Amino acid sequence: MTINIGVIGTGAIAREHIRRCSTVLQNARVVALNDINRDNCQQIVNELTPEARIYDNALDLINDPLVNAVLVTSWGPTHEAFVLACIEAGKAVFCEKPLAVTAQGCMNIVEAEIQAGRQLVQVGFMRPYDSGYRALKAVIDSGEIGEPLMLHCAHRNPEVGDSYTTDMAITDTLIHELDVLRWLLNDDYASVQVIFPRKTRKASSHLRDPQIVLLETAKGARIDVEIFVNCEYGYDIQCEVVGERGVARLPEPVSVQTRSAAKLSTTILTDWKKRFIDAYDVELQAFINNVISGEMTGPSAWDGYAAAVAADACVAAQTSGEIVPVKMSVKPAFYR
Ligand SMILES: NC(=O)c1ccc[n+]([C@@H]2O[C@H](COP(=O)([O-])OP(=O)(O)OC[C@H]3O[C@@H](n4cnc5c(N)ncnc54)[C@H](O)[C@@H]3O)[C@@H](O)[C@H]2O)c1
Ligand SMILES: O[C@H]1[C@H](O)[C@@H](O)[C@H](O)[C@@H](O)[C@H]1O
Repeated sequence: MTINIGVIGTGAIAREHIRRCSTVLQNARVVALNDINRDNCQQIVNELTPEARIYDNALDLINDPLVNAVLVTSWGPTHEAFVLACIEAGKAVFCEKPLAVTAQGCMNIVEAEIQAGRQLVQVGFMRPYDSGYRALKAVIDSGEIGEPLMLHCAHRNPEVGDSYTTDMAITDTLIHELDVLRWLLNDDYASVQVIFPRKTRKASSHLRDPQIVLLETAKGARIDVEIFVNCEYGYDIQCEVVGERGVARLPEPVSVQTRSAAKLSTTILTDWKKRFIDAYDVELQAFINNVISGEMTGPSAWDGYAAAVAADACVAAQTSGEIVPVKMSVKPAFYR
């Protein structure tokens, strides 16, 4: 069986996902494209999917019976409306993070999905599909290091554009940790705080960079996450879990060690597309398989909501400087 996929928003990540649908993954083909900038679609047709049809209206794409499933890869603020339209049309939808830009927006999706009576949404949180994070979780779950007490994490980008704002450090960047750390610890967040170290001279005038986010979980674990999006040297994701009996670290990406010119060195990646390239393949293949089997697995609308509630609290904490409680609704039985 081949799933016919429609893609809304044909920018950087869409191009990656369309390439993987065409050349790496099984049982899927991209048949429909929509973007507010039609030229972006045309470029994809010229370079990757000659047979895909371009739609001027996203709702026409969603409602076309030819389209079995939808990828929403447009800008974050547009996600909620497109995902709701997919649920209304009864179509499975893979939505890039964030599911919606506010917790209320995510809750609207959760409620629509429950109303529809079946899970249709997978959120594009790829880290739970990463072999490194999976290996780290296996060590934690084995009990080898005892109960997790503290986590030290870092999310570093080499640089960001001028349109990147202080709150995006949370909603666009930390959101990955907010998802993956809940999954890793099987825990939820209780409170958050954000502190601002000395600012790098590389950041634009309106951006506070770096930032340190302090999270406390419901079970009492303490997490610090450094967000540093103009670190210059590379795309670097770190996660160390300190348990009662030992410490476990996220493995570094495979890189050949060289000895040359009186130096021992390994390369650090600089591009997010490469750091999680295998995880993106696995998450999207899982989505395609889920569409075929009719049963959604992986990051759900509820996971999108949980990350968004914590993100809202972090954004409030950026302004207030206070410790802000994370107040989640009770998880509906639908998502158990
Ligand atoms: N999972 C990840 O690691 C990861 C990585 C990169 C981006 N993302 C997410 O993917 C989404 C897209 O990011 P990107 O880097 O590809 O951005 P981008 O700017 O390269 O592409 C976004 C595209 O969406 C189009 N668009 C905007 N509004 C639209 C609308 N109303 N209807 C149709 N098309 C519309 C734009 O014209 C653009 O072509 C964001 O939500 C981002 O957070 C996720
Ligand atoms: O949209 C990107 C993407 O999600 C990357 O994984 C993250 O490292 C960046 O900070 C973010 O801007």
